[in-house]
Amino acid sequence: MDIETIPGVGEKTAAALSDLDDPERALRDGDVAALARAPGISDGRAARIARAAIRREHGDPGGFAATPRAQEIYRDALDLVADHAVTRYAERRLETFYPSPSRTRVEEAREFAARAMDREPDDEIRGALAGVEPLESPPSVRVRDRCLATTDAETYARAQDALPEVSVEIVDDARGLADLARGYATVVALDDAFTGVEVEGDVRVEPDALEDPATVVPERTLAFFAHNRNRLRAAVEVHRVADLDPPCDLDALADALARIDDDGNVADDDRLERLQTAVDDLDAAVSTAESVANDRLRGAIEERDVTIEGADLLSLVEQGAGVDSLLQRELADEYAAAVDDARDHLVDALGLDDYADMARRAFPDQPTFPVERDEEVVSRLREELTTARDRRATSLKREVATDLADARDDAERLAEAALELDVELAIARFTRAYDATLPEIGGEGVAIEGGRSPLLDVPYEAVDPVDYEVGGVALLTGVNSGGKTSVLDLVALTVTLAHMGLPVPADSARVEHVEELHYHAKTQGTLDAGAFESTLREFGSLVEAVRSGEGGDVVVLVDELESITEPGASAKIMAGILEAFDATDATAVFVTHLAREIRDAARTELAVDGIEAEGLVDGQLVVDRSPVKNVLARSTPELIVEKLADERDGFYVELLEKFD
Ligand SMILES: Nc1ncnc2c1ncn2[C@@H]1O[C@H](COP(=O)(O)OP(=O)(O)OP(=O)(O)O)[C@@H](O)[C@H]1O
Repeated sequence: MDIETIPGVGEKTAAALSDLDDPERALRDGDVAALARAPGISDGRAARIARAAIRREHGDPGGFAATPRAQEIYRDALDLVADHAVTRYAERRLETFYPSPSRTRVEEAREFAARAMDREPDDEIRGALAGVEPLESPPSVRVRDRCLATTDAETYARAQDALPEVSVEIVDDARGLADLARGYATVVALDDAFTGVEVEGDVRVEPDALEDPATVVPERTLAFFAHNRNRLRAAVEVHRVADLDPPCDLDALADALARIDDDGNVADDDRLERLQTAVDDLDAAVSTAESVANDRLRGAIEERDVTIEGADLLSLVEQGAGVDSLLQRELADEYAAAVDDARDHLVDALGLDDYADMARRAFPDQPTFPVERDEEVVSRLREELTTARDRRATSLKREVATDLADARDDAERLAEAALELDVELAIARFTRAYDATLPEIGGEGVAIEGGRSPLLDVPYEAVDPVDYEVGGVALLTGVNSGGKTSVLDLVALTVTLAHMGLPVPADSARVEHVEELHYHAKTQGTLDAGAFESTLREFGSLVEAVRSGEGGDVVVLVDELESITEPGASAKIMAGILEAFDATDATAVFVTHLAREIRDAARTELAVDGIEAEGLVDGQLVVDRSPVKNVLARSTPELIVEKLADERDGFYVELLEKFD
């Protein structure tokens, strides 16, 4: 897919998208989360780009929601579904569902929705989904205990490219290699020429190392899994509880994940733990061993009477020897025992049999008081323990990384499948929350049975189901607050959801495939001359487009257009617009309180539907919310006059006659 050919994607955005691992896939799958990872691309922009890619694929010119109110209804529809998503990914992904004039797009979305509606949402899956997020690339790692070595400048450059995590060094010969081996736990020589060369330390000759970076730097593989550990564990859990068909062995992946910690270290190895503790505690253990020996020696000295012959004393004084050498001579056995104590303590504290000999050498045979470590031996011991720890860590990392090396793609697919499940479950939950059904697409106009608008300002349980069918042009009349606007909202929501390929909140529905929805909300009060003119122009253009067939089939919903100007003029204007629509295939519903006047002004017979008030009970209207065909419903004033006329003869009866 040529990214730049997507409408709205310019050179800059295309460059940002090409930074992604696989922008084509992200665009093809509508993966909004992946697109939003491109530099400078916000979530909202990512959703627009994904929609644009879908539109291009279906040759969809866009523009379905043709008015601000129609766009509001689309946002509302989207929110109704997205409210049921658990993950942010699903919320964003749902934004790729939009009302489309393209039949193939609607069909594609309907297939997805039909599958989704069959899903059984349950709380356990919901809980597991809470931890799933799209996988991320980890921050780059730096490995300091290993280096690569070569004599060749070209290999040097290739190595730097292939393995930026480690240092690459140029060496002249085996001596250079030996120097490096003193500074690094492991040296990987890249030149064949070094094969068979004997060098002290962990020096490996691996001319193919650059082809298989994971063996040299298992940290690269592990960093990915460590960084995404919790997301992957959640994705594994989702697969288990939802019984999804996994792309890999879940137990093996879970086991491998359990072996690494958040930093990508292998966490479950006893030997590594001991080596680590030994390195960490070495200084403290040596100090304690010294104290043990000195306490013992001090006690022994305190308890002893030292007798010295005069000749000996003289000779010692003549040699300039201090009292300590006298003690050494006299307390040789106690010294030996104290040093033994120190050695035993250190060996015990380190808990590593293979380092016992060296640990013992940390306290020299030569008696001194106080007993002191041999600093040189201790620092060699520290070095050896550190190297052994690093080697052990690396070999374990290599082991786990080998298990995980080929699992990255599967891991990505695992997370994606869990996230996609959330998209489907959001649709499934929306379906259940509103008893929604997938509408039939086709026929003329719109037919809704048992429609309940979730956009109403009453709790959903209190919404009265509405039946309404309209094909062609109709006026919708009724008492104040009877539910006329709510019927328009319900029709608009049904048409919008149907063209998003999603289920609608109704027992059943049929929606004609149309290219545009024009929904004009009621204006607040009379418009000034300028605004009136521009509204008229808007309707003029719409009428002309519908007449010429340019805009394709449309649904037009208009709420009390009469409020734009004085009643006499608006009745004539509405009559003219409706006459024009009547001669086309457009479906149009105009809510009005001027149905009589419009009918009188129109040259064609206009259908009138009415929301009837069944009467007034305690000053409250009792209303059947479903519009009735061919009924010009009585208005609220008419109802009140009728009530007064019922109560007494005379003026009110005369007044009532005016309504006939
Ligand atoms: N189907 C329904 N179920 C329950 N309540 C409803 C339903 N339809 C409308 N209502 C209630 O009636 C109120 C008025 O509805 P709506 O605004 O649609 O009436 P209207 O006929 O357009 O009024 P007006 O003529 O004053 O513009 C709504 O705010 C809602 O509380």
